[in-house]
Amino acid sequence: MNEIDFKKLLRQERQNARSRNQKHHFGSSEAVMHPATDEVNYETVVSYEPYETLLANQLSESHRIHPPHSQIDLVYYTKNFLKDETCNEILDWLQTIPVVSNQRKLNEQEESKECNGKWTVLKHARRKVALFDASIAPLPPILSKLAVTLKHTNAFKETPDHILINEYQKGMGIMSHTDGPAYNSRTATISIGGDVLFKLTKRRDQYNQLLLEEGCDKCVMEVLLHGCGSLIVFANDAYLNHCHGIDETFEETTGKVTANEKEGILIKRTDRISLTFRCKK
Ligand SMILES: O=C(O)CCC(=O)C(=O)O
Ligand SMILES: [Fe+2]
Repeated sequence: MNEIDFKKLLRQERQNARSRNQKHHFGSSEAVMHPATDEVNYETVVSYEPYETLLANQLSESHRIHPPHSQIDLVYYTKNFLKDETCNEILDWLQTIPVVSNQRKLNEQEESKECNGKWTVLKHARRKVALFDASIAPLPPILSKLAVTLKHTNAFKETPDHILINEYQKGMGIMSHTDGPAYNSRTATISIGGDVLFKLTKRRDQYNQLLLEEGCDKCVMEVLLHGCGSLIVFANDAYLNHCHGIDETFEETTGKVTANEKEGILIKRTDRISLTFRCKK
């Protein structure tokens, strides 16, 4: 899979998605998702104190990473971003998100509204996603706090207003894609659960030609995303001229282009949650 706009990716993956209650696989195996409700009512509070993070100072040049012998403008990574207690708070809250129940046929606008703030199972990709768009409904307090924290720590200039939560079961991934032109060219992702390799490849244009140098179809940079509440931020060239994705595999090994760890580390996949923050244009 080459270049694919993230919105198209979601639409494609969501095409045949149907709501269904899922057993939640973090915490108790008996925990069942809350039944779908028509309305999601979140408190309308506009300002929150940021979370206290493990980041000693603000995100800065010292957190910048690039593969050996080359530069990609711009990727930041910090393994220790969220405290365990914050990760646990997020995991507990995730179990309270309702599941979408779109039995009737909806147009795109209705569907965005209907799905906002609810779990949707992407049938083709099998993973579960929940989208929170502040232009549709106020963000839940926990996400507002995280969004404020990201601004506070310099990950964004503005407070992000669009959050996508992906829930991956062991072995699942996300096909290589770009996050698309609907957002400012900056993405921040917090990871909780298992570790994965996040892979960046050079983008192709609509004629399937490499946009930049020749011979760069392969992965140009990998980042080991630790599931202990780590944070990756990518922007500019990394956002605009590269695709990113996560392989569908049960295990993988860090390689020569892994930017934040040495080569040869075996990663055995387990369940993982990611929270991806962006600013809508
Ligand atoms: O799960 C991840 O780390 C990546 C998610 C992602 O690329 C996206 O939501 O656009
Ligand atoms: Fe993405």
